[in-house]
Amino acid sequence: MNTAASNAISDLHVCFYGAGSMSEAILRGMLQKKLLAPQRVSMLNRSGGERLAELKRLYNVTTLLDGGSKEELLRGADIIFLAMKPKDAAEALTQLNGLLSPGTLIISVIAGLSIETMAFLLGASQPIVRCMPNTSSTIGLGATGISYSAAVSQEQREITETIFSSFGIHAVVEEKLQGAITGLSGSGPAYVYYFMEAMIDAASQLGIERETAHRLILQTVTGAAEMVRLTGEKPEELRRKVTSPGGTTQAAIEVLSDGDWSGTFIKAMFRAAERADEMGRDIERSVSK
Ligand SMILES: NC(=O)C1=CN([C@@H]2O[C@H](COP(=O)(O)OP(=O)(O)OC[C@H]3O[C@@H](n4cnc5c(N)ncnc54)[C@H](OP(=O)(O)O)[C@@H]3O)[C@@H](O)[C@H]2O)C=CC1
Ligand SMILES: O=C(O)[C@@H]1CCC=N1
Repeated sequence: MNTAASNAISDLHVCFYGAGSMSEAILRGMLQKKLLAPQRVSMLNRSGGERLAELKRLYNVTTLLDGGSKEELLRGADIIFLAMKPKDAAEALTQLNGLLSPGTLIISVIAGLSIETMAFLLGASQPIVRCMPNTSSTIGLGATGISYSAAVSQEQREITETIFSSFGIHAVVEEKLQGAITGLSGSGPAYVYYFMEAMIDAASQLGIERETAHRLILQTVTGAAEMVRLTGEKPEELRRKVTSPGGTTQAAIEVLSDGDWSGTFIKAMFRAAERADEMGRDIERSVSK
């Protein structure tokens, strides 16, 4: 933990512009690591109501329900997390016009949205961070790709990385790789769930109760990931150790290989990366109309 950055964060005001699952995951990490007091956090959404009441009850943060206006909450923030769906981003960013100080740090988690488009909508000199976290941030096991605009100061970089370290690991990458990061670790948890769903279906068809299959597969996936982490061995080495010549694993992997599982998987990740860039271009088009 970077102590100077942690101390600096505790004096800041942070506003979550968008109060959905990603904002909540980030907020929870920051509060659990005591990076700042809940009174220094505000959260706003579009529809107000029940969701904001829930966040207030769970985390004691300030919301629109406390009486302040959206503009006041945004204007008072040193850091604004942009965390709405890509389709809502252009309108939300436009509403920030005139509310920001030159040093207000914008941290976006919006898939596809480029720093250039954000700078265009906000005014070019704003310090902007483009990030791609994932939902495992909710339990402190997130993996985030981070890219900075030129206006982000060294202190703001340290603050950003301290925040993302509070709920997982991060890698600083060139912005052109953010689409690939989205296809890798942003969407990645869903690939693992999809794979687990298929294993549960197969186990059920083999006669194992779904509940039992669920327990065994969960432990298998957790155990396999922990083996990679704790032994430091490469996945291919660990796979080789499971695969006895002429045995069951080899038989199964031959079926996967005949179905070009690896090629299909590579295509899927390329498609996710391409889709992130397409989503960014859709936002750009909506801005230039
Ligand atoms: N889910 C994931 O796995 C990941 C998502 N992301 C990115 O995170 C972003 C948010 O995703 P997620 O948290 O899942 O989305 P959610 O749908 O859970 O939350 C979106 C939030 O944005 C609010 N919102 C929308 N428009 C406005 C507006 N104009 N002003 C204020 N608030 C607004 C919504 O309010 P209301 O409900 O009232 O409309 C809602 O609170 C997306 O851009 C996504 O690409 C990044 C990494 C992983
Ligand atoms: O599916 C999506 O578009 C978002 C980005 C990464 C994970 N969820």
